Amino acid sequence: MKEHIVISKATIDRLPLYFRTLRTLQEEGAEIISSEELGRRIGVTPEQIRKDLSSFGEFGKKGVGYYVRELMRNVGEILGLHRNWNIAIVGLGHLGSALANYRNFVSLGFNIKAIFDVDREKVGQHIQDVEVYSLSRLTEIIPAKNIHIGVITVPAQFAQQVADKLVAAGVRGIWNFAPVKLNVPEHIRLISEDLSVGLTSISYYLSRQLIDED
Ligand SMILES: NC(=O)c1ccc[n+]([C@@H]2O[C@H](COP(=O)([O-])OP(=O)(O)OC[C@H]3O[C@@H](n4cnc5c(N)ncnc54)[C@H](O)[C@@H]3O)[C@@H](O)[C@H]2O)c1
Repeated sequence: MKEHIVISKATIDRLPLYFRTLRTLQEEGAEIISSEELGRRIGVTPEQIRKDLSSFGEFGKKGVGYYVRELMRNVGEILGLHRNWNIAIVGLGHLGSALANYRNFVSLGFNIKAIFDVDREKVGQHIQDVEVYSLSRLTEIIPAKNIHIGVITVPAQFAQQVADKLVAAGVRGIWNFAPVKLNVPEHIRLISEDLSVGLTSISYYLSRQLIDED
């Protein structure tokens, strides 16, 4: 793999799509795929695929295409998916439960190792064999279970204090679903999701259409 190259965020954002598509292809039994077909499946041009992948090294064979299994392994390694990350979910409500029950994370190499909540009724329960601990045990459990990534699914007003606890306990990444801007030290990789952005965007385009039809 080439070292010290700055990869654009757009390329990095496309890699999970490549990985998912290659995995589907592998499950379908495909051994080789042309960049045209791969591009059609992902929804990008073959030139874009060649450009994206060329940032990381030489993949594929001219006139033949890409070897599915090999490319999937390479893209997986670029994404760090071969490392098996341990994750913890904080807040076992509607969203936290949905994420805790979502099995696809495991197949990507993300292992949910602990769940935390403040609700006494939930503490001690198991979700798919993963124990729910009291939030008061977070500082002890995160290092003990070698947890790298914390997922925040608590109400917005508690999200910053949960983030601070996760950082102090030693996580290196935070996946935040609470609708609030979190402050974390620079060495922490923070990704915040907002599902309402997608819906609001649809609303915007639908309203435009309705205005045009009026
Ligand atoms: N990003 C999105 O698109 C999206 C979508 C849905 C919900 N959300 C957000 O996710 C969060 C959870 O939503 P929900 O619908 O699952 O809420 P919920 O009320 O169903 O669940 C919240 C859970 O957090 C627990 N909790 C409260 N304070 C806590 C703390 N300090 N530490 C640990 N656990 C604590 C509660 O006991 C409860 O189990 C909210 O911030 C919500 O706005 C985001």
